[in-house]
Amino acid sequence: MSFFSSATALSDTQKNQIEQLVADFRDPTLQKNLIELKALKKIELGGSTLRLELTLPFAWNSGFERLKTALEADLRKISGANEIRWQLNYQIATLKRANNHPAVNGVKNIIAVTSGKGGVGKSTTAVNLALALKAQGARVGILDADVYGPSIPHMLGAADQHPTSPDNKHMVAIETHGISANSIGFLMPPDNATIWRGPMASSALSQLLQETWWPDLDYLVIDMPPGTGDIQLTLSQQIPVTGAIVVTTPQDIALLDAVKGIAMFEKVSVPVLGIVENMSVHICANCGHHEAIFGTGGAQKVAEKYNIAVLGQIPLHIRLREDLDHGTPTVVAAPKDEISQYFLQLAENVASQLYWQGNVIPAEIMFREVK
Ligand SMILES: Nc1ncnc2c1ncn2[C@@H]1O[C@H](COP(=O)(O)OP(=O)(O)OP(=O)(O)O)[C@@H](O)[C@H]1O
Repeated sequence: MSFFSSATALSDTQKNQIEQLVADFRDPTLQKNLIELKALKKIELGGSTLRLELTLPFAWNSGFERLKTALEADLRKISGANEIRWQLNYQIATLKRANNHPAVNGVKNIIAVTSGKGGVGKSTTAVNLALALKAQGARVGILDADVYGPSIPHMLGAADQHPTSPDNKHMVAIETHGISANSIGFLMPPDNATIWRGPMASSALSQLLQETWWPDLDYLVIDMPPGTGDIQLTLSQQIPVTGAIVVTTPQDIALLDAVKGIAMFEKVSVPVLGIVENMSVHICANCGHHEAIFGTGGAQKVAEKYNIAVLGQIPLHIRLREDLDHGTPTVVAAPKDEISQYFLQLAENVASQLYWQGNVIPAEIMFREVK
């Protein structure tokens, strides 16, 4: 029996065939098929146009493109339509937060981007991930919690901006490249932040998170301070995180620090979504040659040992640094570039893993149409 409510010119057999076709679509982001996920909401034939409408609980624009490509020819054959019109809506799920913390106003899910040590490309990953999640169809914010080196304002080309405070209590997030951002770096000169010590830094960060007027966000990416010391531990306990990501490089020493990071999150009951291996291969800007200058397979081994996923592998490429220095991250500056594809893939893995690993909080579901 079909669950479609509206009358169409399709026969039951055609509808069942289409439903089966959609059910048979396989994708790495789908742990249940689209019918089991109740994603297919409408199917209608009007004249020679077949309309299909889907609603997904996580950001899925790339998967949607793969679906269209895979099914179009068969859909035409089954329905006899000349044209297929697709619509994707999002009803992005709010997932259970670590330690049952209350939500931050307006924010559905918080993704903490962390690293066991400094300089592995955590901020680079956080900024490009946030922009890639937006490109995947979500409403996204980024909070720069790296008090010791707040680099996000510069990376987003917004270093001269300052949040306003209409009520003298809250700050309005800065809007840049289509995402909302806040950072200690917007509030004080960069040198001042480095003198902050543990308790002062963590209370300032909690304040920054809670007292920012975030617009409605599906995902807030937090660029955490590097390391596994007291401040990181306190923050991980205080922040209502949905899931943490550990950024590492393939080198042994960075991997050892990544293991410490994973252990820290386990200790404070914050779910680790997986590892991102940055600088996994060097791509030569002149000839495009790929070279694994820091070795291979390390992140995979750590991931297997701790039973977590490798969410993405980001190449070392001069363009990534140059675009950040110019304030237009590569995902925005060159969305079709090979480098951006790595981040888009990372974003779809993060969004889907977050959903499949989490527990939906039903009361917080809100409906929104995006296409
Ligand atoms: N994959 C990459 N390709 C090219 N440059 C990179 C890559 N990853 C990081 N970088 C560059 O390396 C430098 C350090 O990166 P980033 O600031 O992201 O590190 P971090 O881990 O956040 O550092 P910290 O934790 O100490 O703040 C930056 O100049 C950045 O542009």
